[in-house]
Amino acid sequence: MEHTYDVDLAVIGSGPGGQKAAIMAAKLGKKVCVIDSKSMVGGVCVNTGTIPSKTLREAVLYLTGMDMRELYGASYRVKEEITISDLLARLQHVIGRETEVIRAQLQRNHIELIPGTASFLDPHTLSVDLEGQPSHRTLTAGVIVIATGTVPARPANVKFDGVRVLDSDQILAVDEVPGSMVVVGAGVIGVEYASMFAALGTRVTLVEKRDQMLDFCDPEIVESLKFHLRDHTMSFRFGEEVASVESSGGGTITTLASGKRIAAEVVMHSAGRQGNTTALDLERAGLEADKRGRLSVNEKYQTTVPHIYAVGDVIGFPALAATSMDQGRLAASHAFDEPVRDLQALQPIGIYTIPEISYCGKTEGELTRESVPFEVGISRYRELARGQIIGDSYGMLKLIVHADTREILGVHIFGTNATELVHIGQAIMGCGGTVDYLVDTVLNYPTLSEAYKVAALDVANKLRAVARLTSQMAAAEPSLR
Ligand SMILES: Cc1cc2nc3c(=O)[nH]c(=O)nc-3n(C[C@H](O)[C@H](O)[C@H](O)COP(=O)(O)OP(=O)(O)OC[C@H]3O[C@@H](n4cnc5c(N)ncnc54)[C@H](O)[C@@H]3O)c2cc1C
Ligand SMILES: NC(=O)c1ccc[n+]([C@@H]2O[C@H](COP(=O)([O-])OP(=O)(O)OC[C@H]3O[C@@H](n4cnc5c(N)ncnc54)[C@H](O)[C@@H]3O)[C@@H](O)[C@H]2O)c1
Repeated sequence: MEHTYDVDLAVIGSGPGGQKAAIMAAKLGKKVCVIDSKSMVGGVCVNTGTIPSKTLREAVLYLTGMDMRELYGASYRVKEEITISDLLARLQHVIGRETEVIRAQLQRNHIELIPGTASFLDPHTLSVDLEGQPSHRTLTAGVIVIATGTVPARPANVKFDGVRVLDSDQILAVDEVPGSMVVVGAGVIGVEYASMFAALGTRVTLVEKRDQMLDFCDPEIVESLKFHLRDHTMSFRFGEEVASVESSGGGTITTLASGKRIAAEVVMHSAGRQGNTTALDLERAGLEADKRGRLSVNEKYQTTVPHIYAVGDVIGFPALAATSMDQGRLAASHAFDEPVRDLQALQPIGIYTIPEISYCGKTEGELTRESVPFEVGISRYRELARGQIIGDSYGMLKLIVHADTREILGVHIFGTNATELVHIGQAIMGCGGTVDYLVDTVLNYPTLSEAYKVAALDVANKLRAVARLTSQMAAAEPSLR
């Protein structure tokens, strides 16, 4: 017997994963609703995470005049005293516009946006705690997508007060640009915010329990970033765990397990996030989250209850906005029998530090461990005409190429536009392209894309040198033939 549900698909959470699941289902002619709190339309992505942090970064770059200092001198500033309201003005504008775009997209696809918090009553029934009303709404759905994202981890030894000791969702609520700051956790969030505050002139101490930061990136590029951050008076405390964080009206004290104590005006705690599943009453749906609040799914994004899918940060790695969107689209397609292809395995990583980092493919370390023979080509922005024009003398692009097949295996970029430029390498790699494609291709001049050509020629020169010497040696020593 066919069941009749109030909606074909109910999506819990309006972040990137939830939005795309909802729109895909609506495009397939399904009746869809999305549930989220009014103040969180667009999710963590638009309201507290990706978009605010990236907008803050642009505001910092513009107002500090940092990008222009190589051209106009070290004292160049657009504004002498940068206040939090200078920074927040741009933020509110972008968040407001982004939220409007999302609301309009949902509306024109006839998706109902229900303001409130959802929890399960049974595997097909949700209760929505309606915002601003004392009532609940109960609704049934044939398919449910959980896209509830994450919340910052808040360990008990850190006394969060929302004023001086903040998590990364609260950091934009500081009332002034702090003179000094401790950032706990050198994950992507910690390093991005640390670099922005350092650029604003805050004396930042970055504390990380591992011996290194961003250890998944190319070590040479991480070294370049550290050099820049030190130049902005940032100090690093690697291999140090935080034992406690306390605050008073006057400031904060961060005590490390090694016994060191660091005083600062503000502490931002960014040591991981956990799945936002506590309000869902998962057990009523027959589901269970792991100890970090995350749900496990199969390759079609189905939980252990097949008509309940989970996408986005709530399922863990890689926890990125772009991946979450595609997971949502794929989950809805699977649920409503729309044939789709799996995602390409090759995905870029973009880290919006100042300066920014981006890469795609393998690192030298990984390839060495896999015993893959490779050659490396490097291009430095300071040798590109565009690098001179924009005043970026530190940027670099590294191309890693298979020494025998000449396929491009990795591209690693540091400097202006790295997060955009990486897609050129990604596209060539995705099509199985070799370094010769770049050697034989004419690129616009003067551009930063030219870095690809320069690095490709560098690789080609090195490979030619090896080939020549090998054949000379073979000619001189017949036994090598
Ligand atoms: C500071 C920061 C910077 C980031 N920068 C980047 C970046 O530069 N690039 C990038 O790709 N990614 C970045 N990310 C990660 C990116 O924001 C996430 O990958 C993305 O937002 C995850 O999307 P999602 O679909 O899981 O939902 P989220 O955006 O996490 O949103 C989840 C939504 O679910 C809602 N919700 C939760 N529980 C319920 C409930 N019971 N009922 C109703 N609604 C509920 C919440 O209110 C929220 O709106 C960043 C994250 C942070 C924190
Ligand atoms: N540009 C981007 O793509 C971007 C930007 C920001 C966030 N994100 C996403 O958000 C996710 C969460 O980021 P995150 O930085 O919060 O998490 P994370 O888990 O990657 O980093 C947390 C860091 O804190 C350290 N740490 C934990 N406890 C500590 C302690 N007591 N003392 C000192 N250090 C400690 C950990 O070793 C780790 O390096 C990332 O995985 C990423 O996918 C992406």
